Amino acid sequence: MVAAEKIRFESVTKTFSVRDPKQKEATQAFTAVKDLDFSVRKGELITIVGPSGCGKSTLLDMISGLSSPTHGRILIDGQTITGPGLDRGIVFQQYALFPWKTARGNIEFGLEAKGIPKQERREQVEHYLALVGLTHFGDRYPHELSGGMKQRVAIARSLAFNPDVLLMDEPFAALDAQTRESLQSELLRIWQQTQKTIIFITHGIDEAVYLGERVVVLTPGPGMVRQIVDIPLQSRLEDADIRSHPDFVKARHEVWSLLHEPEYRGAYI
Ligand SMILES: Nc1ncnc2c1ncn2[C@@H]1O[C@H](COP(=O)(O)OP(=O)(O)OP(=O)(O)O)[C@@H](O)[C@H]1O
Repeated sequence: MVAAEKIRFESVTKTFSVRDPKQKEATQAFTAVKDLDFSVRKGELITIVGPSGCGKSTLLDMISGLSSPTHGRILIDGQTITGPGLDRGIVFQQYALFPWKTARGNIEFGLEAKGIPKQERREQVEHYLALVGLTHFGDRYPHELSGGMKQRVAIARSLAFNPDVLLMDEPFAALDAQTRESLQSELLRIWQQTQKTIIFITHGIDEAVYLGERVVVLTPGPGMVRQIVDIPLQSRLEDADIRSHPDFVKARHEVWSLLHEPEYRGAYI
């Protein structure tokens, strides 16, 4: 059975008004992303890669509802997005935790805002702390946690809102390679448990292939869909060295080759 469509991009274009370097006080239109047309299935984990400046964050801003397309539209469950909503959670590269709240307090914050009663809130906080493996660190403040732990709190906090869609903007980019790999597998485990629809933006080809059921490869700016690559890997979590598996190597090479085509020359990937 084919899963239902969750998110649809219909001819999505975003232009910004920028200063015209040739004419003082004049502006010109700058196209950040152009004619994006693709869908994300319900419960899918899809990754988006592309060179620096190709419009990945712009795209995420539009899905989150913080900005809107100049042309086209984005639909969730068939409804056009018109602004932010609790159905979408965001995890950024920087942890964005409240420094004056403990890990527990950070996770609880969203639940409080939703008006969930105290006892239920406590239970949910413990559930999400356990989900990200931080049961014993709930009383620590952000400055007492490692980078990886802070990011796990940020993920738990987003999940505590129970959004349908989790938007992740290079969430592991600031972490060392080993922590990044362990959080990647943790994210897969969480995704399998929660069945969320996840859009994950990354610069990393390995990360895109390891996490994504499909990888959307964008062109250098203006960002357009160059290709959507299927990643038919079955045993990401069971095989500790999946990155050495011939299927992984093949998929990685396919994405790498697209990002090294002549039109990407000079782009920072
Ligand atoms: N508010 C804005 N006004 C003008 N131009 C903008 C604005 N926001 C983004 N841009 C431009 O749009 C393009 C896409 O930016 P965006 O941040 O989406 O790229 P990105 O792919 O996320 O980059 P990176 O991988 O480096 O984070 C860039 O050229 C950027 O300068």
